[in-house]
Amino acid sequence: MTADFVVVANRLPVNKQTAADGTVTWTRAPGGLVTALAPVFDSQPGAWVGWTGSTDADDRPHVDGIDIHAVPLSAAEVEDYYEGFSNSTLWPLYHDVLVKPEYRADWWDVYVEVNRRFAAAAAAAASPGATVWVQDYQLQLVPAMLRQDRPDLKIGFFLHIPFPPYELFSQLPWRREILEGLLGADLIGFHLPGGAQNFLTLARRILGADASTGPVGVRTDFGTVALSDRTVRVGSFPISIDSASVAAQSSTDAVAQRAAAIREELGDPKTLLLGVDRLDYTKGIDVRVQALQRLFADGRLDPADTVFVQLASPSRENVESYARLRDLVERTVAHINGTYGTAAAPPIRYLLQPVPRDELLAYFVAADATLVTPLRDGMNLVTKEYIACRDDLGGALVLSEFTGAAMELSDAYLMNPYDPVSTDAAIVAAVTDDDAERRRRMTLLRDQVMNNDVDQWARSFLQTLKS
Ligand SMILES: Nc1ncnc2c1ncn2[C@@H]1O[C@H](COP(=O)(O)OP(=O)(O)O)[C@@H](O)[C@H]1O
Ligand SMILES: O=P(O)(O)OC[C@H]1O[C@H](O[C@H]2O[C@H](CO)[C@@H](O)[C@H](O)[C@H]2O)[C@H](O)[C@@H](O)[C@@H]1O
Repeated sequence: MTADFVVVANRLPVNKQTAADGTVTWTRAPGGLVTALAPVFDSQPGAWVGWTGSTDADDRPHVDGIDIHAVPLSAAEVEDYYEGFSNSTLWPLYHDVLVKPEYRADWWDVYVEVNRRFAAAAAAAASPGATVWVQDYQLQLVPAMLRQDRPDLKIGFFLHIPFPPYELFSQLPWRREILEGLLGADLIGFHLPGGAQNFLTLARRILGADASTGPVGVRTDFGTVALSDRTVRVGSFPISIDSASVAAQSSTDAVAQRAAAIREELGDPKTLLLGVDRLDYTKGIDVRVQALQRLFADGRLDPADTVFVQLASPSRENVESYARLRDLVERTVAHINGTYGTAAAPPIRYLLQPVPRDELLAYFVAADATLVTPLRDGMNLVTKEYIACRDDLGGALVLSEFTGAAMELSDAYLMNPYDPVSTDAAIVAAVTDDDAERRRRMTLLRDQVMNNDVDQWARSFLQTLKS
């Protein structure tokens, strides 16, 4: 069976559970893209092409409502395509070269090979004239490969991470191939206008393409790249969350009770600070713990009545730069607790495990401030989840200027993670400003998040693609 709408993403929206007797069940993974696209899948037959996240060749994932097409990856391909070219070359290159990207021809070859496999699977899944939406940096060659095979398709591409300027992108030995791969799409979407502008400049300077030079707006004023046979549009579509549903899930009595219990378990501190991230060097977890160390040292925060909870979820653990970050964070946390804590009350609580959704929402409801301090981040959905959970207008958001979210959320306590003075000042203001100021800011942040949800993101991209 083929479908009129096909999503192609590195990961499938499925979770695998294996019972004690070995029985395997698959469930639809909540949140993210799958929630955004639920209305599209409900209104027409839809397929999703992606990787299960494991190297078990026997996996046959299936869930209700979406036709799942699993793309198998061997252990060697996971090393070279996922951990290698995707996450040790492209990820650091696109995030301001925060760690040095490795440029290896053997990884590139496997990236090309795996992209070809995804493109073939998408071509097999798509009905004549179907819309195919390719997601993210792991699959930048898929649009051109797919177009070559299936010129009848409408092809969209969305990049979830930042798109770097010429000065960084041009380091890439395969820069032409990546740009040409993306130009196989009819519409290329970025979170921010700046990413779209960078792409247009690169198409002009590296490919000599006829790319527009005017400004790109948010969901409007699209840029263009005129090719010999067609025109590719380039735009900005900032992603969001399912705001109403997160708000509803977080305002139950059960979540309120759990939020109160969390504060009690932590010793009823005057100030509860929160961080929620994949353990990634882009997220600035080290920035925020080092800020707390300074604030405890100079007495601007009292470690006796402040608790900072960092919920970190393990990520890309076989990549060396991630292991180094883990070591740095864990040493700094231990140092702070050893220096400023007591045996009964360490000021930092650090969990390296994903927490269940309801528990996460209870932490958001409980926190006096959430610290979002990335050195670079495409969007940062944690920010929007926290805001959606605060219909009490409590809480405060400390937000790095280097996140995509900062463009829309200028009423947060903005900070420059490279500047300790700015970082410390934002944290102190967020916890010491009076309630009226904190509520004023949260009201404005909520207006933005509740009125711009993920459905709008998906609809605006797909309508532009079809128009
Ligand atoms: N420790 C954790 N436990 C549960 N969920 C987490 C944890 N850390 C992050 N998440 C979830 O993962 C998602 C992260 O999205 P985002 O902030 O956009 O960054 P990224 O996609 O780069 O990880 C959010 O939905 C967030 O709630
Ligand atoms: O699949 P993983 O390697 O485990 O990584 C998880 C995802 O991380 C990245 O997320 C980005 O997309 C978010 C939504 O647009 C955005 O808010 C965030 O700033 C980005 O970092 C990655 O782009 C995804 O492909 C990964 O699946």
